[in-house]
Amino acid sequence: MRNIKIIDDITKDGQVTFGDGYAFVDDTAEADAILMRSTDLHGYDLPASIRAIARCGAGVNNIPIDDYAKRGVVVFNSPGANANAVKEIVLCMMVLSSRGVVQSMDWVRQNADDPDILTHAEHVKKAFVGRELKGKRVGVIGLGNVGSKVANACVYLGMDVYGYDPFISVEHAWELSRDVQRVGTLEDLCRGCDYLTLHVPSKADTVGMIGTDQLALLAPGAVLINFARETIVDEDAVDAALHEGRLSWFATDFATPKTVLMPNTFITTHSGAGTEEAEANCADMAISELKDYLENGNIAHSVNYPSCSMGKARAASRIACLHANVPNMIGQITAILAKDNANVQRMVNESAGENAYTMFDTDEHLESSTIDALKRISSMYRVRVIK
Ligand SMILES: NC(=O)C1=CN([C@@H]2O[C@H](COP(=O)(O)OP(=O)(O)OC[C@H]3O[C@@H](n4cnc5c(N)ncnc54)[C@H](O)[C@@H]3O)[C@@H](O)[C@H]2O)C=CC1
Ligand SMILES: O=C(O)C(=O)COP(=O)(O)O
Repeated sequence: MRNIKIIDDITKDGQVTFGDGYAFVDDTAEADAILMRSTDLHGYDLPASIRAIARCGAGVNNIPIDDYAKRGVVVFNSPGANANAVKEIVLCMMVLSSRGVVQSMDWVRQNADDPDILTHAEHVKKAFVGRELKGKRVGVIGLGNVGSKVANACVYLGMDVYGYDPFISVEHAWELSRDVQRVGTLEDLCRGCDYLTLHVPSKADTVGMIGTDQLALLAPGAVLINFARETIVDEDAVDAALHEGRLSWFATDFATPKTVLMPNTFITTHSGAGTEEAEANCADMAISELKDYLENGNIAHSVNYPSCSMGKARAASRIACLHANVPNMIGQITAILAKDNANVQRMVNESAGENAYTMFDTDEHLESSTIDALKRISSMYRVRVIK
């Protein structure tokens, strides 16, 4: 039996199914793996029993992934599984900030007891006249799963679309409409934008990337949309731009002590991924990643270890070694196996940044002294006997 600790509400109805051979536990120290969403694990006392964590969602700034890698804990996310949900709410924010929808609905509610409301509505409606998205310039920062979908949707809406992503993947470049114009600098992207929408992860080079200088380049009365992370924008700069009218609206998914006090804001409760479909997609992807890792040692969509697959564990034994990406690890591993006279059927070694993963099948079970010797290799973080 493998034990799973669930942190956060994974789905609205609480349904999470791993199938036979799995149990849910309350005590993390009894768990083999964690399934989670946005809880901040920095400072969390992670028990040694945990071998893997799957984040249902994209952003992993709430998880100390480098530290966990060095403890032999593989962290997964579910790339793209909630991207459509975010795309749709971003488009919604573009419309809300352009058409006086909310203000007009507020007026109707406030005048609900007016028997002549139909006539009076005709008189006030000019106060809610807005502008169309068609023909307006939009800048999209980050052209990954969410950003590429937002950019393409904006093309279909007839907008003049510009994108900035120095690290765009080949896959997302292929997905991008040819009408999305790619620019090489953040400044060129911001210049003259009527709408600016952010879709980058929170990391060292993106924290505070939208500040006074970038906002000054936008078209007068531009709209800023932040459904990425609160850290990406300099909140004081946004506040000043709203007060001075340089920004007409700020739509954000992050209710911080500062954003809630700003004028002309649409603020949601970190609800970008809040659809039944996105929750189900993320849970399905995260659960299958965890199961394949726990049962077979295979890694897909990890954010701190390389992808690696040897299919189902069918040989007598399968061993996985999580270690630093340094020279002579394979040499040391095979030397220890040779001492045990173990016959390796198949072996795979993959690396990603500072971390590497070596997995092999053998014809017979290894002696426990052999496993202990593998664990004693310097720079070895964890050795798993999967079978
Ligand atoms: N509000 C919400 O509920 C949600 C928020 N998010 C946030 O949006 C972010 C993006 O999500 P996805 O598109 O799914 O991630 P992704 O990983 O598919 O795309 C991120 C893109 O940002 C690009 N990028 C990285 N550093 C950059 C930089 N300095 N300048 C420009 N581009 C840069 C990457 O090359 C990549 O193409 C997540 O990391 C998360 O923080 C994602 C999903 C839901
Ligand atoms: O996927 C992401 O990065 C998100 O921000 C979604 O967060 P959530 O899973 O809704 O808490």
